[in-house]
Amino acid sequence: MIEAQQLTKRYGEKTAVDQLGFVVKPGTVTGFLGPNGAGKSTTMRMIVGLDSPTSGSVTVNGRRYAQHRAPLQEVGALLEAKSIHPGRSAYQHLNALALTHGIPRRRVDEVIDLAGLGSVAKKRAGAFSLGMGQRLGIAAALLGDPQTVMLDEPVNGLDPEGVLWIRNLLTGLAMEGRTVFVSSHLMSEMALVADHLIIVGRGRLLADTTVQDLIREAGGNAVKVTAQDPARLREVLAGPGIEITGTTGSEELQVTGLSAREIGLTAIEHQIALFELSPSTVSLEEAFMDLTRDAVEYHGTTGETLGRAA
Ligand SMILES: Nc1ncnc2c1ncn2[C@@H]1O[C@H](COP(=O)(O)OP(=O)(O)OP(=O)(O)O)[C@@H](O)[C@H]1O
Repeated sequence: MIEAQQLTKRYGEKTAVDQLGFVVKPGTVTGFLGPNGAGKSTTMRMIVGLDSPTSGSVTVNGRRYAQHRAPLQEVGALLEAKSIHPGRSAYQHLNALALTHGIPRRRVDEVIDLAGLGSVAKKRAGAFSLGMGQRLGIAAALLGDPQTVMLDEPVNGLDPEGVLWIRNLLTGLAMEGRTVFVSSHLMSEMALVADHLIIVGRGRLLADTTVQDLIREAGGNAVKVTAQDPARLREVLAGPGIEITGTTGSEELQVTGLSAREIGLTAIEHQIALFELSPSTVSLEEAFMDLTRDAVEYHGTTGETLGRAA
């Protein structure tokens, strides 16, 4: 379990992390999402003691990172891939880490296998591709068989097979009851692996929610219906908790509170012809963009964000 309370980090004038409070629970994958510069990496660095908070605190299983007797066995982290000596092989790198942390040598072989590095383990890490470096970083994070695993943008640079591997790995770790905390600026990626989401923007907490709830709150359960007699359809569908919108003169209605199946059955019961009946799930990406729109630091100069610079 990771717990942040009023966690704040300032670099001079810049507040990178602003009074952040959240809990990351075991047995589930928690996504840490936010646009570039939102403070995700800074938060993660503070979790593993690479940066100290200006104020507030963050603990792993009730203690600050530095207070753990065997931190590598407590929290495994991938923060910056390739932060390894380029002349060393993957095997030498992991072995040195294991030796200095009292981890048995057989665990090195295990994580090399787990990360799919078997065929390149003896090669110089300096010659590794970004994806291989990422796999090596993950192998190092898992070396101590930690209860808490934290990965900063783990799919960066991975090919489709690597991305799939990460997804399965994260879900598997959570199923073993571990605490899994993964950052990304891609909602689409997070939606596939995370159950819970902590969303930040400009260092502040924007949402602490589940993927399901985020879709629901974004109005993602609407059904689009096109009918020959929309006025009559409105009448027969109306009821408590049901919302129907549509413009006058248009055959199209948006219905929330009923499933496509319920609408279809009611329509046929009243002999109303339907031309279209489609559940329109708001994409999570849209929900995320809506939530973080005002918190984006670096806007591009094209599209609808033009002129919205911070
Ligand atoms: N050492 C530092 N000195 C000064 N400013 C910093 C430092 N580290 C981070 N920042 C600033 O703090 C803010 C948060 O940065 P951080 O890297 O934590 O964001 P992030 O959410 O991880 O972004 P990204 O998705 O781009 O990695 C940014 O504005 C960044 O420029």
